[in-house]
Amino acid sequence: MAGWNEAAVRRALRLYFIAGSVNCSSPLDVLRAAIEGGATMFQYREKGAGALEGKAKLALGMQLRDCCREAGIPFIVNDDIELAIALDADGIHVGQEDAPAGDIRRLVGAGRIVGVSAHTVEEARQAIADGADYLGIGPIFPTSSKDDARAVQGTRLLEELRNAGIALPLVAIGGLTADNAAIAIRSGADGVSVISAVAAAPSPRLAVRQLLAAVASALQGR
Ligand SMILES: C=C1C=NC(C(F)(F)F)=NC1=N
Repeated sequence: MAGWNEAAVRRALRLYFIAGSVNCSSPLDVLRAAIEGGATMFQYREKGAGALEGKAKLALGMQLRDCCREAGIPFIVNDDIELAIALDADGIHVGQEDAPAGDIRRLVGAGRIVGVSAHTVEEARQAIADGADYLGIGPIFPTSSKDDARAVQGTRLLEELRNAGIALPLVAIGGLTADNAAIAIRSGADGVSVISAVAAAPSPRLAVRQLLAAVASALQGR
């Protein structure tokens, strides 16, 4: 994928599905259904009890990457920089406990997407200075997908960042559903990232469609 400009990243963040083998028995089937529903970006996050490692992690990553490539949506790897490079991923997402975004940028080069989780204005400013292409802001609402999530912060940080004039693409994360997505968009998020709202849905395709409709209508109203 050629270099990702800011507008392309902003657009891709509308419905950012995140999953790994811990979140669903068949990540590939759920990813296919999410893409049918209109998912605009995917993050392979292989973390938590029972997460795959080594060759199995790489093999699943290759399948998920090929699925994203066929659909033309960005394929992002969470945390694991070696895996991101081995898979020729479109980008990588790192948290505050991972390597600084500046080091990541030097490793992956200018043409790939670097996403960073930020929980405060200081963390956001540092990530931007380090060359982040987007920030993951949350948890906005209580989340069931991450056992070591930070304190629920509502839309406070989203509003603070936008009021401070930060224009970088921002994606909301944490407990987002079709019913509350508009709140995050109205507060300045360019999209929502979800794990269980899609991975645990009876119909992931329908869940994505409903989420995307909520995001799209809230974006129009902004
Ligand atoms: C912990 C995380 C926080 N935010 C995001 C994203 F939505 F991609 F920004 N991904 C993560 N894995």
